[in-house]
Amino acid sequence: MSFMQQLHTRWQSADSLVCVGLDPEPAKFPARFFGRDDAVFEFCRDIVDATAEYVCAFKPQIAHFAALGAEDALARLIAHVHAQHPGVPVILDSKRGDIGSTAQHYAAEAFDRYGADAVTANPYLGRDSLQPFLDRADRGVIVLCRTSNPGAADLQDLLVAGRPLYQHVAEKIAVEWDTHSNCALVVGATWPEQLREVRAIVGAMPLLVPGVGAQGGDVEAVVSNAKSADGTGLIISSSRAVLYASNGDDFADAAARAAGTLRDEINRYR
Ligand SMILES: O=C(O)c1cc(=O)[nH]c(=O)n1[C@@H]1O[C@H](COP(=O)(O)O)[C@@H](O)[C@H]1O
Repeated sequence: MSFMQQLHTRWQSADSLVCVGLDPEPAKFPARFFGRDDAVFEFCRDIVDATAEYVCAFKPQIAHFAALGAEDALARLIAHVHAQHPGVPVILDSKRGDIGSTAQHYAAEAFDRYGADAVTANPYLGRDSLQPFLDRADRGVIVLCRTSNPGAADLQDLLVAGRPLYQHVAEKIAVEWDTHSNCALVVGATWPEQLREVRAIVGAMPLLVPGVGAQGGDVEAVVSNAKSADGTGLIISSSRAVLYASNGDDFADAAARAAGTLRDEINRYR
């Protein structure tokens, strides 16, 4: 099943728009993981198993693994999700983008090496830089549009032909680049007005929305401004607020409660 089919099926079957981001930081792990060779995999696996029933997707962030030399843990974690929680798509957050000949290798990294169902990508180098991702019709390509961070406005809001650049990105992807209907866009939860504007441009296209939880995005504003006509259309992602809800022995239960509470809050406004 393609990423888009999996996502739509999972939105319905789990009745959830929540994505749990997997951003391991060993210093924040519960004491029981200290000194364990496989701590990164074991911690993330326990979080995945505890929260899977509440999510429409998982999103491991590649730098959090690569900086630790834990690429092998990332590969095993994605395989674990596929084996133990079939139907839950994995979005590899790697924000890639390079000239086409190099981008081919980034696409192979995400989809063949790691087996991700979707990947985040940076559109700044233009269409040919994303073509190797776009060509994989069964995988998702989630393109940065209006990011959640404070500096998002520096470039993404620059006016081009009278409209902010991020709106051009939204329109380009929706109208020209999404020939296989496998694209989605990243818009931060910290920008509810921009979410509304992007939704108006892209119709039912899924939006990956990081920035609730630790970054303070407002769930009600996100959902009411950016849900699609059928009350779905969103992959609302939270990492630290779920992963590190407790650093005691109850960390997995606390993560499950945080994910379940976020799901319920989102569903109140759909
Ligand atoms: O592509 C992303 O996932 C992303 C885009 C964006 O605009 N803002 C953003 O925070 N992210 C990622 O989403 C995660 C947010 O983590 P928390 O703030 O802990 O929920 C991090 O892994 C970021 O790299």
